[in-house]
Amino acid sequence: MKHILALHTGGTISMTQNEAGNIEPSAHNPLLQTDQPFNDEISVTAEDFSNLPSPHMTPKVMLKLHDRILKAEAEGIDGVVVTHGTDTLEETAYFLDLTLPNTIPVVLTGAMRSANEIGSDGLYNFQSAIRAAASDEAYGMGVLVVMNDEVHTARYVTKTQTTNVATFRTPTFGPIGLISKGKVRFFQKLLHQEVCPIDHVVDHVFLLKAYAGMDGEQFELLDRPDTNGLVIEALGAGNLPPATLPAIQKMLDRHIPIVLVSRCPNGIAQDIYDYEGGGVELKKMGITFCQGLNGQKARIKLLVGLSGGKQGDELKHFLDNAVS
Ligand SMILES: NC(=O)C[C@H](N)C(=O)O
Repeated sequence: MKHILALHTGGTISMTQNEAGNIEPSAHNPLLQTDQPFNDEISVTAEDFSNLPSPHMTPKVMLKLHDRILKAEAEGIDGVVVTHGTDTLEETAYFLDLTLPNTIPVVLTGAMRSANEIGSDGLYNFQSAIRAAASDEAYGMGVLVVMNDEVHTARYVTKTQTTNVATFRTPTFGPIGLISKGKVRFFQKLLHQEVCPIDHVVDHVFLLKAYAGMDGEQFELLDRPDTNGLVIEALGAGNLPPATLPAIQKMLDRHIPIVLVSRCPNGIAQDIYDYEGGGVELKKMGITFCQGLNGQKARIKLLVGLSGGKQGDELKHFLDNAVS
């Protein structure tokens, strides 16, 4: 018998639709009122960890969740399922992936339709996530996201559609497993990733998106004494408009770590183009290219690395090492 701990954090999966047709947090979590049909194979203990719509989630709450999961592991739990709002689910999942020791399966799930809507996907996804967390194959796979019959890695999954139940996708690399009629099957292995233990989280780590005609104005606003780091979602393969460069150089001169990813949903950022503002110049300036992550994930990775005390070359290596 596998013992699974379910930690409910809130989100649409714990919400209901009101008479006006709007979705709101429910005073009584609908997931806690439902018995799970796992016979004697799996036992589930559930806790109302929080009742947060996921836009209210913060790195400080993510750290508390991390602490609770470590405690569960010490108590002998075989796997953990975290239910979460889908808007920031990928950020919490990746935070846990980077900071937990990867010894028991940890699976995040959510829903796109609340508990009393027709075709509600919450209970179904919850049950699939429990099955994945209880699967022997889930060991050593890092933190997983189970939604809509697919298993994704926390590292690369992202929300791609505002309301569709098939919203969670892994651009470029694809899902690593499928759930079909209650059976979990994995067909890819996880590549190695460094785990970074932390006991606090730093703040003032920012994220900016590049656009045609961008200049240095927003970079100047973020060039503050308390700024700890910046992620830029750059253009295409990893390029920026030339007018941004002087302000970026000033931040780099003050040793503010600057990390670059692409704003394209597919592919990786690289130093390919050799023109003003091209990737070759950006890399020479000292910007760190973070391969394979989207902007919000790279921000979590920078925040975790800084919170773990990494700096200089160690921080750079931690960040540019996403796909190896
Ligand atoms: N589907 C959802 O869970 C979206 C909701 N706004 C949340 O993230 O809390």
